[in-house]
Amino acid sequence: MASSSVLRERSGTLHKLLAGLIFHRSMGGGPRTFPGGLNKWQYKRMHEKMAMDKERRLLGQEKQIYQARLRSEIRAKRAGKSSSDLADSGAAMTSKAHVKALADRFMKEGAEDLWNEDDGPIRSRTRQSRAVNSLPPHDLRKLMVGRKNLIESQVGRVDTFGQRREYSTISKRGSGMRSKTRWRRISSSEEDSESEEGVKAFRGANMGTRTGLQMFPRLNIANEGDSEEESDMITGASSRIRFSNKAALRNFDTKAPRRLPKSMVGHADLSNEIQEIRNELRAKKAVVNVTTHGNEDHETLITNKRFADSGISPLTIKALTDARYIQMTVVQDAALPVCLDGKDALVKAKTGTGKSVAFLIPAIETVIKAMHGNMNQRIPQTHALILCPTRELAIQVAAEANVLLRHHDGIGVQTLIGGVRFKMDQKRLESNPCQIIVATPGRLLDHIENKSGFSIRLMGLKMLVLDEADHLLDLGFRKDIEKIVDSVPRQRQSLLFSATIPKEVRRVSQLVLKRDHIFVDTVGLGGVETHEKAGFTEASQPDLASARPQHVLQSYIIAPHQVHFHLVYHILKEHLQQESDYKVIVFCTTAMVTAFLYVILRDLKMNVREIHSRKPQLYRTRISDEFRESKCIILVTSDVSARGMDYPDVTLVIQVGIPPDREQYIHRLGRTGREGKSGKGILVLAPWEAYFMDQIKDLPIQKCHLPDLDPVTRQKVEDSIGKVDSSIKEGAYHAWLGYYNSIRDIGRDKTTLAELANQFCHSIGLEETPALFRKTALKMGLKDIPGIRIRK
Ligand SMILES: Nc1ncnc2c1ncn2[C@@H]1O[C@H](COP(=O)(O)OP(=O)(O)OP(=O)(O)O)[C@@H](O)[C@H]1O
Repeated sequence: MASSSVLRERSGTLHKLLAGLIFHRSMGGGPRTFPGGLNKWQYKRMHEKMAMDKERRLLGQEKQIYQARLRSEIRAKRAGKSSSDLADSGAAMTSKAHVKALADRFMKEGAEDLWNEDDGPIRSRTRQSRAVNSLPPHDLRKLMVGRKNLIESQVGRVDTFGQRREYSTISKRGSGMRSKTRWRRISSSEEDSESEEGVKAFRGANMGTRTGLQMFPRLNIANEGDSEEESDMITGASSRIRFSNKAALRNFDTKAPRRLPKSMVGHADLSNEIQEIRNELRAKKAVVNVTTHGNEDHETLITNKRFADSGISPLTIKALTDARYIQMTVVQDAALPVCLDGKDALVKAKTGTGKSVAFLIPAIETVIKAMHGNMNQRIPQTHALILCPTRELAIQVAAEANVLLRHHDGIGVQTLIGGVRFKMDQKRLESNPCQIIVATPGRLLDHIENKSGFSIRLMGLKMLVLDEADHLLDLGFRKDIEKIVDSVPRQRQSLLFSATIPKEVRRVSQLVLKRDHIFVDTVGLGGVETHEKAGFTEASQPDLASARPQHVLQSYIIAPHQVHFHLVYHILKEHLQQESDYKVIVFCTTAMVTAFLYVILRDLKMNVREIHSRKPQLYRTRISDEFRESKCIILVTSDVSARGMDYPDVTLVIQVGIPPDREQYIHRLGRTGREGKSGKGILVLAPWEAYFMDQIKDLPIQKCHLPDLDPVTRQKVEDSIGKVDSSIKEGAYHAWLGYYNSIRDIGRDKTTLAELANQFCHSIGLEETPALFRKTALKMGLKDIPGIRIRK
């Protein structure tokens, strides 16, 4: 009896396990571990590598056959046969057709930008336009022809290399973004630069690696000058003989006589040709996979395109009209056609230009479609999932979604964010079924891992959006994102949005996006990622906070730690005098430094609020709402408010200390100058932090002189510092040390860092350096460092 119940229990467990496994597979995630103890990503990468090896082998074989084909053609020509005779006489195809077939087979469109190590946001405009407008396209034949011509021009036999073709590319948006190609002749001299890159590419091409030929898009084979190229190709082939493997030539192999001395072959450098191919790739990338829209500024932020003409549902249009969104912003105009078309997209647009609406409209349209598809779902399904890096941002995005859903009865949106009781989330999910979830990654994962019914909800997911995508794909979040992606269906549309998309992020974006995704870039290669306008005339030095802003006026000031807080007070006082409706955000490096500055400014009788991670969520939400709605207010905050927060009419952003990176500087600054309005940004750095300016030197930021701090101001700030509780000061010191210790490119050894921390310590009014726990010091690598005290 007992044994049969045990058996039943065991078989029940087995069933559950199997069901779990089947369920997990149907969710698109597959098992969590794979043969050899690999995780999904390692397994995926292993397979990618195997596929690459296979492609490489195939390409090698094709090349050998191709060379054999060329040889047999040469033989046929010598024997007086034409290539058509050759084809008739049993050979499968001419060498020309073979090249075409090769190109078709190995040079498919779409994959190249994921593998191109040269992509990324920061490229000069001239370079891009040169790539698009003045460089010729290539085909595999030209590779051979060019090689042969180079050799021949050196031996003085044929003089055709000096002539090349140029093309111009016409981007046709809305029709699959294909390009048309036109040709004209130009001199080769334009194309002779950057041969080193070309050599690299050639290596890739010959080795068949991903950076080489196989990642090229389908190449254009023009008809013009075919006969000339054909004969070129034949001679060119002879110079390739040394690459061929005779064993693989089978019946085609006859020992071919050497046509050129070895020394001559050695000169046959293909780097120029390869460089041209690279440039063509870039040019194509700019029009095929990337839609670039020129720098928008104040005047051109709103386009002429109306939402009403974009084919979105009338109820959404009605809600948009209620919210006074009639015409699209640049990013909406650029991204909506792509997103509404169901394509995966990576979208880059400056801060405050309306990205949220650009992804919310497609999300809502997706939900409407999905709901039509299955009306009788027993378990409520979530069709759109939006991930945000911070809780405040998730709340804001959900609020914006509610605005757009105003007339859509039956479509709901919920937030799942940390700091709220888990049980509350569950209750809300049960009582208010929602098709759109806006979540922070940690809390969402909690639900996925700890609430079995939750994963079933996600089975109906059609769209995944990552707002502030570069931050979410950062190391800090990446593991969570990988797990979340594992838990949602593979058949989905994914959209990534951000104002900054560094090179590395572009590469890892394939964790989420399909390979053939579209990159919508409204900043443009080499464009400035912040809203422009240094705003000062060359002759005049900007006077802190007094210059009249034209859009976003950026300046920085170098001052010793000892006067940072005095300086902030001084800047605020000046700004308050100038702006009757001021609204200021002051960013500090850490939560505890934020708390410290808040106490000082409050003591100095300023209308100040604080938001940082040490505050309870309810408090944070209340302050965030208050700041959004108020005027004449100052918010002191850590990076929890740096990204995405849409506080209207912020007149000034002050950043005290170095931001974690260039991107964060841009996002923090982006809290002002939104919707094309004016604003100012001031970065306050200690002298040793000035190295950071190198990271943002391409932005329109100007150095500002250190203003005279009058003794009264100094004394007032000193007095306020004196009143701050020592526990806050100690916390600020620890946090400061932790923050700077974690910045990779700080370029300071630990002893120097400890010295700098001591300087900071004095600037906040601590006489003695607070001690660290031994364990903390060990973790931070600060044990036995002079200047670091360890708690006994
Ligand atoms: N078509 C439109 N017409 C008028 N106002 C708009 C339109 N689209 C968006 N806005 C407004 O523009 C402001 C900025 O929008 P949003 O917060 O989406 O910017 P963002 O690009 O996401 O900024 P960030 O990069 O900081 O996240 C919001 O106040 C929004 O209401």
